[in-house]
Amino acid sequence: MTVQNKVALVTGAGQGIGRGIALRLARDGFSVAVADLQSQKEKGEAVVAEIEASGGTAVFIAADVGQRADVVGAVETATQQLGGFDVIVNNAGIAQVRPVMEITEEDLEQVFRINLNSVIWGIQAAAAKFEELQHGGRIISAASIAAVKGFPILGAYSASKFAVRGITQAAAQELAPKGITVNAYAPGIVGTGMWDLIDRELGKINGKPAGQNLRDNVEAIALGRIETPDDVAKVVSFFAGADSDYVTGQTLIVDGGILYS
Ligand SMILES: NC(=O)C1=CN([C@@H]2O[C@H](COP(=O)(O)OP(=O)(O)OC[C@H]3O[C@@H](n4cnc5c(N)ncnc54)[C@H](O)[C@@H]3O)[C@@H](O)[C@H]2O)C=CC1
Ligand SMILES: CC(=O)C(C)=O
Repeated sequence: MTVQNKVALVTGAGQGIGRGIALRLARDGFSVAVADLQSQKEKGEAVVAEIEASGGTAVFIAADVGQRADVVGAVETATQQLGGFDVIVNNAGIAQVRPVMEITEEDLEQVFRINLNSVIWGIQAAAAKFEELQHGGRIISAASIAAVKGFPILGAYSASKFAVRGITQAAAQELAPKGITVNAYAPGIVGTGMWDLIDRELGKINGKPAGQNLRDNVEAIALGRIETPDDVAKVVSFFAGADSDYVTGQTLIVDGGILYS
């Protein structure tokens, strides 16, 4: 599929899954706003350079997705700099490795602000922009297999991802009359910085050596290999493109065969 004159904004696109999505949407023909924290500027600009080297168009936008004003500002900047606005991918997120009995108020505030509130700000900012531009659009957000089954030691993280599924279903129904679809992707075990952190932090709790927690999880994957950002990006490409015109409110599991819906 190749699109023309369309703009997509991807949050958390300086590395990992977000980077994979930004590169894939650029290959699909989108002009891409690569959004990430100011501290990730160098990595974000490297993604922009990679897209430009392949003949695409991209800009880096610094934004903390936990701040509503930053998300609204990022959508506005993307529209001004890239000449339109068609797709938002609310991808940025953080892991939190903590037994339920040890979760603090600060932990909960942080994981929900970055994993859930950010998605709501993204939905609001994108839908308002689509309405201003007088066309529909696509809203796509990061869930997880932890949005379908609660994972031990990832309790608050799982709860925040279950909430992403909930808001996706609600927003899909509210925004359908405006020609906006709202969907989510639920990756499994993806080899990114996030899983490096989870492996390390789980190891501190269960004493397993470095890499063992990751290997244990990989054994549960039917397709027998760890997931790549590109595996996830293919699903996001589907949600961003014309072939998913009649799909909304869904959370699509892309995990190589861990959970079965
Ligand atoms: N890695 C995995 O196995 C899985 C990841 N996911 C989800 O996929 C998404 C991407 O994860 P990964 O690429 O693996 O993580 P990652 O840790 O490699 O990358 C996350 C990116 O988000 C950015 N980010 C974090 N907080 C931010 C904030 N407040 N504002 C703006 N950007 C921020 C980081 O700077 C980073 O570039 C997350 O929502 C994650 O929960 C879901 C299922 C599995
Ligand atoms: C990071 C994440 O979502 C899982 C399930 O590993």
